Amino acid sequence: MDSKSVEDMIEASSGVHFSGFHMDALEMRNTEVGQLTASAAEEMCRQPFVIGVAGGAASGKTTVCDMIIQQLHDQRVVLVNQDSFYHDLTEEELTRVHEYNFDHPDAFDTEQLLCAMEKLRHGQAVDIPNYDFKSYKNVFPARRVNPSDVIILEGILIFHDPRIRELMNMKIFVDTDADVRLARRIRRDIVEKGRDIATVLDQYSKFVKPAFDDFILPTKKYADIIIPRGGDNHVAIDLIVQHIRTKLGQHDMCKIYPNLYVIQSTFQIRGMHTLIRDSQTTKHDFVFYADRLIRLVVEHGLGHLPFTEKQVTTPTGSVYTGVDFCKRLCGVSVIRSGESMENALRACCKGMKIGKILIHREGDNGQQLIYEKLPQDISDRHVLLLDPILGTGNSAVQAISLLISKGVPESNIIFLNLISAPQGVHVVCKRFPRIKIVTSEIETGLNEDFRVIPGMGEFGDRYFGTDDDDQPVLPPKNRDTKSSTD
Ligand SMILES: Nc1nc2c(ncn2[C@@H]2O[C@H](COP(=O)(O)OP(=O)(O)OP(=O)(O)O)[C@@H](O)[C@H]2O)c(=O)[nH]1
Ligand SMILES: O=P(O)(O)OC[C@H]1O[C@H](OP(=O)(O)OP(=O)(O)O)[C@H](O)[C@@H]1O
Ligand SMILES: O=c1cc[nH]c(=O)[nH]1
Repeated sequence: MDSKSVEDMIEASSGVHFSGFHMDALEMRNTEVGQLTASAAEEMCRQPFVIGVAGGAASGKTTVCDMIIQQLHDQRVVLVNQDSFYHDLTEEELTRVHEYNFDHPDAFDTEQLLCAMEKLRHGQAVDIPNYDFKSYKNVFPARRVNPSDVIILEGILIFHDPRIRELMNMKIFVDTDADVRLARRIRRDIVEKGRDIATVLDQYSKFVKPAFDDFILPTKKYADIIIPRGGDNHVAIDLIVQHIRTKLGQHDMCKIYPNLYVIQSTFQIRGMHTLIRDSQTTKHDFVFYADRLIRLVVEHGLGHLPFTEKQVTTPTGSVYTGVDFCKRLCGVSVIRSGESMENALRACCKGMKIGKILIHREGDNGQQLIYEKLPQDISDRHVLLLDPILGTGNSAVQAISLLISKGVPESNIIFLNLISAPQGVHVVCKRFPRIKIVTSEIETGLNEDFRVIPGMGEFGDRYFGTDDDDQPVLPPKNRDTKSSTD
């Protein structure tokens, strides 16, 4: 694909979700990549898809949300509950708690909810209050919520305020019969909250039912989808998830850059990413889980090599028509982090030649090639370029330019990495539209220091154990066994 068509595709996608993208494409043509501003980087990250799930108390909203989350397992989904934004009760309100109306719009701190949702929509992490239903106060530490692909906002009155409604890309109302809701509420409040039946019925007739009629039911008209029978309605949930997938897909980076391949996410892969991104993870675990992910990326990358058809005879005497692996390959690792990927490549392709490139970062504005040792006949080979991090794309551009100058056709290069920032993907794909990039996750962006966010910090330091230079070296007797082996 030529660079014009890449730009056309970006233009075509410059709707709500990639709002800053086309402007950045033009900006990048005229400026050093390294000078990309932090705000441009923030702009570049796509806006999440916001779903509102409203409905009466005990209508089954939680079940609907859980089912959506379960089915969207390969997307980053975050759930925000309106319940978290209940106002703390004053001392006076606490003395007469049974007279407090928890179902009235004024019971919620809507301004705070609005502020949190705005931040999440703009790719910023937020601290969501942790309301305690026992003390009627916000006593627990806040829950940190990171920006995600999909945000689900759930609560009885989330369609009440027009400003919150306007943030939503999809509004769902869970419509469950009043008697079913009352029955569930009685069971839940007695079993889970230890209330007696008289108190539950009293609260229901005094507050819950009137509030449903006065405030919740009137918001049903704002819904795009009304789900009868809540979580029991599997057909409705399937259709909703299908629609969300279509909407997300329209803004997927892989649609803009057809040579970008993000390996299919699973909870297992997400779990490994969670570990290697956690700053508290030990070096030992970091290496273990990074290696597992690298192996997956390498296997996936090998799948993009050309193949020839091959027939074999199986022990049953039958013919199996399969394929033969591509021959003339080599790896090239970008020192030093790229060297962490060599073992996985060697484990898959025995005896493979691996060249090396050392690129030195000069401030934040450019990279300088310091050292290279490549196979003599590299121009006849398919090259698997190894570097776990694609940030600004500066290092990748240097490395790929060198390979091309050695006669490697652009289309023979597969760049394997663990995480890619959208900025780096854009820079590399725009400059080299025929190379393939295989990665395991696309990041939110870059920070002011051009480090990948959320990222995993300095990969090389964490993988090779050079990130603890400042820590005093304790005499052996004071070290615990685990850290001394790390
Ligand atoms: N008694 C009591 N009720 C509360 C308090 N805080 C919230 N509620 C009730 O909680 C209800 C809102 O939560 P629900 O919509 O039932 O919660 P949910 O579990 O997320 O929703 P579903 O999945 O649809 O059942 C309201 O009817 C409130 O009356 C509280 O501190 N005390
Ligand atoms: O896309 P960029 O913005 O150029 O960033 C990516 C580069 O940064 C990392 O190396 P680093 O400079 O941290 O060196 P190291 O591998 O020696 O730790 C990484 O391995 C890439 O080579
Ligand atoms: O975030 C980053 C950027 C470059 N290199 C890293 O190791 N991490």
